[in-house]
Order: sequence, then C-alpha cells, then structure tokens
Amino acid sequence: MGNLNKEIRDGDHPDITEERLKSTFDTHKMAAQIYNSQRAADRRNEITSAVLKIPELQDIKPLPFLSREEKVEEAARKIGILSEHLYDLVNVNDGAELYHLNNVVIGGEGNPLALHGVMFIPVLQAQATDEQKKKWLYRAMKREIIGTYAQTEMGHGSNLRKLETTATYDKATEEFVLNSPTTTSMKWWPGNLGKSTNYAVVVATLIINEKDYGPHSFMVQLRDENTHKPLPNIEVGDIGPKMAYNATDNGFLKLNHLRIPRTNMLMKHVKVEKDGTYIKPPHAKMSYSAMVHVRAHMNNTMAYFLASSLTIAVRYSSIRRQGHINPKEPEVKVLEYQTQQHRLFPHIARAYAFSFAGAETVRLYEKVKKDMESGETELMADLHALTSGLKSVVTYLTMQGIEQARQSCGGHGYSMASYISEIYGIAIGGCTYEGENMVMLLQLARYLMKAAKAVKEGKKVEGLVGYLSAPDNRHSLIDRTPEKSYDTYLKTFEHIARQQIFRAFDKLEKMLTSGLPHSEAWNKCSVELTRASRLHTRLFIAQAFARRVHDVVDFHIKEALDDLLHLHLNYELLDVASYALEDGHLCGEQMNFIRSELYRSLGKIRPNAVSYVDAWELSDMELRSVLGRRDGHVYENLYKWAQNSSLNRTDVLPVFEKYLKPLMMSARKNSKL
Ligand SMILES: CCC/C=C/C(=O)SCCNC(=O)CCNC(=O)[C@H](O)C(C)(C)COP(=O)([O-])OP(=O)([O-])OC[C@H]1O[C@@H](n2cnc3c(N)ncnc32)[C@H](O)[C@@H]1OP(=O)([O-])[O-]
Ligand SMILES: Cc1cc2nc3c(=O)[nH]c(=O)nc-3n(C[C@H](O)[C@H](O)[C@H](O)COP(=O)(O)OP(=O)(O)OC[C@H]3O[C@@H](n4cnc5c(N)ncnc54)[C@H](O)[C@@H]3O)c2cc1C
Repeated sequence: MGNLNKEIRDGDHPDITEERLKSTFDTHKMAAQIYNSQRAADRRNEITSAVLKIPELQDIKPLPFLSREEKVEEAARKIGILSEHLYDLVNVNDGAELYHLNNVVIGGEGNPLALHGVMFIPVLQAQATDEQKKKWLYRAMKREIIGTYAQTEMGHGSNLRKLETTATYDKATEEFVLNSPTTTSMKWWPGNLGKSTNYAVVVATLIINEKDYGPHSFMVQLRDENTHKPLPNIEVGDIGPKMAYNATDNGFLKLNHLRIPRTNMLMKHVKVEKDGTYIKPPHAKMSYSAMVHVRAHMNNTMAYFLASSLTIAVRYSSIRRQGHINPKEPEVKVLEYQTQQHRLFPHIARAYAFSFAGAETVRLYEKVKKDMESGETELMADLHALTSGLKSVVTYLTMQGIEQARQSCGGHGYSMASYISEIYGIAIGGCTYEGENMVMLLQLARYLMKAAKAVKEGKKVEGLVGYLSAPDNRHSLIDRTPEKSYDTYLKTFEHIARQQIFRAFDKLEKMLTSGLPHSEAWNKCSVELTRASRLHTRLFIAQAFARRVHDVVDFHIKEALDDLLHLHLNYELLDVASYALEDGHLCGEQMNFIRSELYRSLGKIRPNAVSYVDAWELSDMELRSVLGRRDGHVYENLYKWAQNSSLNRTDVLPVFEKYLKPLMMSARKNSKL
C-alpha cells in the first residue's frame, strides 16, 4: 500500500514528511468528500497537471510584485492564452472545473471575465427570453461579447427599491430611456465594468406612465464592439484601487438619457407590452436571481479561501521550530503548542463544514432554478432565507479564520510572501458584496419571525425551521452523549437558536403591542434579530456537517471526519454557550465537559493536521505562497522571493542622494557645531 497522504515526495522537508507519514486516511479519498465526488477530485488534479505543462500560463513573477496595471494586464494575457486551450483543459459546461482552472491559472485577484461568468451569463440564463438568449447569451458564452452585472450605485447598494437610475418607457418609440440623474445614481462597483466589458445588465427603476415598478434588468451595450470606445450617452471608468481584488476593474457608469429598444428589458418572467402594459412576474423577486445564484455558491468559495490560508498556516507551522516544551529536547514545531492548535484546527473544521453546507445549498439552488424555469416559485423564500444567513455567517467566520491563520505564521505571515493578506483582502469583500452581512441577516430574520409567529399560533412549521415546533429538553443532555452520537449536541444548538428566535419575537411583539410602528420596532429589535439569524445558521452548518459524516461509508474517512465534527461541535458550542447558560440549559459542569472534549479533540486532530489541509489538494501554483509550499522548503525560498523586489535592483537607491544623504549630512554638520 502506498502512502495515505498523497503529497509525500522525495526531497521534501523532513519535518513535513514526518507529518504526512502519520496520516490515518487517504487524502485523495478525503478530497472526494470536499469536492463531492472522486471524479471531481481527480479532474482537479488532471487540470492542474495539464496547466503546469503550458509555460505561458505560469505567473510571470509573484503577483505581489506587480503594479495594478501589470496585474490587470497579466490577468488579461492569461485569459487570452486560456481561451486557446480551454476546450482541452476543462469541460466548459462544468462550473467547478472552470472555477478550479481560474484559481490555478489566474487566482482570486480577478480577471476581465470574472463577472461575465459569475453574474452576466447566469442572469441571462435565468431572465432572458429564448429570443434574447439567441441574441446575447450564446454570443456571451462564446465570448464574442463580455458583460457584467451593474446594479449598485454610489448612493445605494442595499436598498434596491431606491435605485436612482431610471428606465422610463416611451410608448411612442417603444424604447426605454435610461438615465442617471444625479452623481449618487451612477453605477459604482460592478466588477469589470470599468475597462473590460462592452455589455452590461443594468438594474434600473422601471417607470411607466410615471408609475414606479421597482428594479428591473435591462441589457445595455456600453462600448463599440470593434473599437471598445464608450458609445454615445455613456460615461464609464474604473473606480480606483481597493483593499485587494485589484486585477479587477470595478467600475462606474453614468447613463445620459440613453435610449434602448423595449426588447432590451429581460422579459422571461416579467413583461412590458408595446402599449406599456406591465405584466407581473410569478414572484416579485424573480429579478433578484443573479444575486441568489452567487450567494448560493459563496459557501464554497469561502471554504476555499479559508482552506487556502489554513493550508499555508498549517504546513508552515509544521516546519517552523521555535521554543521548547521540554527544555531538554530540541526546539519544537510551533504546531505542537496547544494555543497554535486552538488557533488553527477549529477553522479547519469550519472550512470542511462550509464546504458540506455549501453542497446542500447548491443542491437546493439547482432545484429552485429548475422550478423557476417553469414559473414554480414555492421554495424561493426558503432558498432566500438560507442563502442570506449562510452568506453572512460564512463570510464573517471565514474572515476570522484567515486572520488567525495569518497571525499563526508570526512575522512571515505579514509578508506578502505568505499571500494570506491577499486572500484575506479578497475574501472579506464577501462580507459586503451580494448583500451587506447585517442586511442579509435581517432578511433571514423576517423568515424566522414568520415561522415563530406560526408556532405561537399553534401551527406546525417544517423544513429548515421545523425544530421550532419540535419538543425541547429543559436541560441539555450533552455530557451523556454516547461516543460518536451528536444528537444531544445538535439538540443543544437547536435549543439555543429556538430560545433566541423567540426572545427576538417576543421583544418585537411587545413593542408592536405598545403601538410602535413595525419598522421602528424592527429597528429596535435588530441586534436581537441578527443574533437569532446567526444562531439559526450556525445550527444549519452543524447539522449539514453531521449529515455528511453520517453518510460517509469509508471507515477511515468517516473516523477522520468524525474527529473534525467533534471538534467543531465543541468549539462552536463554547462560542455560543452564554445563550444556554442564561436559561440553565447548560450548567457549569457541562461547560467543563465541553472544554475538556475540545482539548481532547485538538490532540486527536494533531497527527492528521497536515493531512486535513493537504486533502484540499491545493497546488503550489494556486496557493502562490512561499510559506505554504508543499515541499516545506520555506526559508531558502523566502530569500529567493525577496530578490524579486525592485528595491533590490541597485545597492543604492536614488532616494539616498536625494533625501537621506542631505538629511544625514545636515545632521552631522549640526552636531559639529
Ligand atoms: C464576485 C463578487 C460579485 C459581486 C456582485 C454584487 O455585489 S451584485 C450586487 C449585490 N447586491 C445586493 O445583494 C443587494 C442587497 N439587497 C437586496 O437583495 C434587497 O434590497 C433586499 C433583499 C435586502 C430587500 O429587497 P426588497 O426591498 O425588494 O424586499 P423586502 O425587504 O421588502 O422584502 C420583501 C419580501 O421579499 C422577499 N425577498 C427578498 N429577496 C428575495 C429573494 N431573492 N428571493 C425570494 N424572496 C426574496 C423577502 O424575504 C420578503 O418576504 P416577506 O418577508 O415579505 O415574506
Ligand atoms: C469587491 C466588491 C465587488 C462588488 N461587485 C459588484 C458588482 O459586480 N455589481 C454590483 O452591482 N455591485 C457590486 N458590489 C457592490 C455591493 O453589492 C454593495 O456594496 C453591497 O450590496 C452593500 O451595499 P452598500 O455599499 O450600499 O452598503 P450600505 O447599505 O451603504 O451599508 C453601509 C452600512 O449600513 C448598514 N445598513 C444598510 N441598510 C441597512 C438596513 N436596512 N438595516 C440595517 N443596517 C443597514 C449596513 O449593515 C452597513 O453597516 C461590489 C462590492 C464589493 C466590495
């Protein structure tokens, strides 16, 4: 039998090989759990190997040494080369393969086609009529045109009903007049809008006969297809550098009474007839489908960002030696410190949990998408609630995990050689885009409050909120959990979420009964409401993790996942335990039990730590991190990496003659006086 950890190679750093030899499970079989099938895990590795054979697809130099212009150019260069090889490298109809190819070749900092694939094509698929698809979708898929999704404005992103860009129907000419009447009405933020795209789906407030029908989607050609010059009545450009994601040209757009044909409104579900008659969609929020599409996939992207930073941190922690546990023995790997394990391992468990919750979410999304094609909208509210909660909780916890990974690498974590700060910058955009986190938690809270009301009225609720009408134990039985049975843990999470949901509900009801208008009462309860949403979502994540472990057949994989799940449940429960202590559901003794289980878990995870991150099978090319190198040879490569610094091109910089020398000379002169 070969090595269980598939990353072992001759010549690797002995400290990292020692870790890999301890693996109790086959890392490639674990990859099949993470990527949802053995075939998908195989394909990832095949794609990476194929890419490595194409010299033009390699980074010209480490990305942190490129200027913004160079980053934009480098991403575009690779997109060009990729298009020559695309059909050989991936199945272009497989989103996961395309995503992986992008991560390996280009990375997370963006590219000219980022929004084209993530939102422009999905919005056309969901909202364009067959005729419109013929006109734009097929051209977009062949990349004859490049598009984006332009919704957010300088003044409004969260509150879509107040978008200032208007699309006023002119019955006489059968056209819409698109207009940005104010500075704040300019589209501001859409990815690739600035310089790359020549088309956009623009979301604007529809006005017919002076009546406001709310946000609707319109296809707008922005630039000439040959010269790429902006068309008349259109001002468009880049919004400038950002915290990260700087290979992407997030842009602005001002439309000056631009006329487009009536048939440029996306009309699969909603219609404006020639005479201006408005025909409602089967569900008022069908036009929000592009956002739901991205939210549904964000768990997996966040899991990927988190796993990338943890791969870097855990590998590095296995070769970094500093300090002693036993003074008579050599310096230890920093991974031996309990604090280091506590800092990293719970986030490894979260990355797995997000991936499993992500798989369930994508399944529900695919079902709803199919239903919507035939006008069936029953599950849209469930999907909206689930994705709103998950996108908020998962992005926030990912942000925490990446920052812990960075700090766990000490000083070198702060260097761009770790690449963790870039991953952090890219990932935390997710706390804001596709719905600011608080705003989305409050969307889920609406759904939870409706469910709580139904339960209070004696009705039975089912599905994601079914636990609200299920029987509850006054006291947790957590310390009486048989080994590998997590029901009592999940029941405790249910109790905590249920209590908080009803606490928020009762507070809201009390304020409403006292005569406060709903919106004011809602605002005064909103911190409690967001807490309820978070707890409900964290329960779902824990349940999804437990469901996956339950379904795994392979004994060794199940055992390894079981250890992670055990850690997850104890860590997460400690994080939210104050809610259960408040009403005596948990007692001090049980808290001690949870803590001791957590520490026991850290010890159990320790021998497999490197294998858990290796199982994500992230190649050196996609990690772009000196600290996270598969072979563990960090130090000599850190030195090589620094040679890329343009400051090292000469021994003496011009600033010496210009500023430093005069400064020192004058200081010396003064001290002689
Ligand atoms: C790579 C990165 C790329 C990034 C791209 C971007 O960022 S692109 C830009 C991303 N930008 C953003 O993400 C902007 C974030 N903002 C928004 O999405 C919306 O403004 C909103 C959802 C916050 C409110 O919308 P609103 O004022 O129209 O609605 P309301 O609050 O009055 O609720 C009325 C009812 O509608 C329901 N409902 C709502 N949505 C959905 C849905 N999708 N499905 C089903 N249902 C939905 C809701 O639950 C409620 O039901 P209830 O309780 O009455 O039964
Ligand atoms: C990297 C990145 C990429 C993006 N890409 C795109 C894109 O491709 N296309 C596009 O159209 N847009 C894009 N956006 C814009 C993004 O979708 C919006 O910025 C986002 O939806 C948040 O809206 P906002 O900026 O108006 O925030 P605001 O709503 O102004 O939020 C500011 C604060 O107000 C609070 N707040 C607002 N409303 C409420 C409320 N009702 N209750 C309680 N608190 C509230 C928020 O919680 C937040 O704390 C992108 C943004 C980023 C950062």
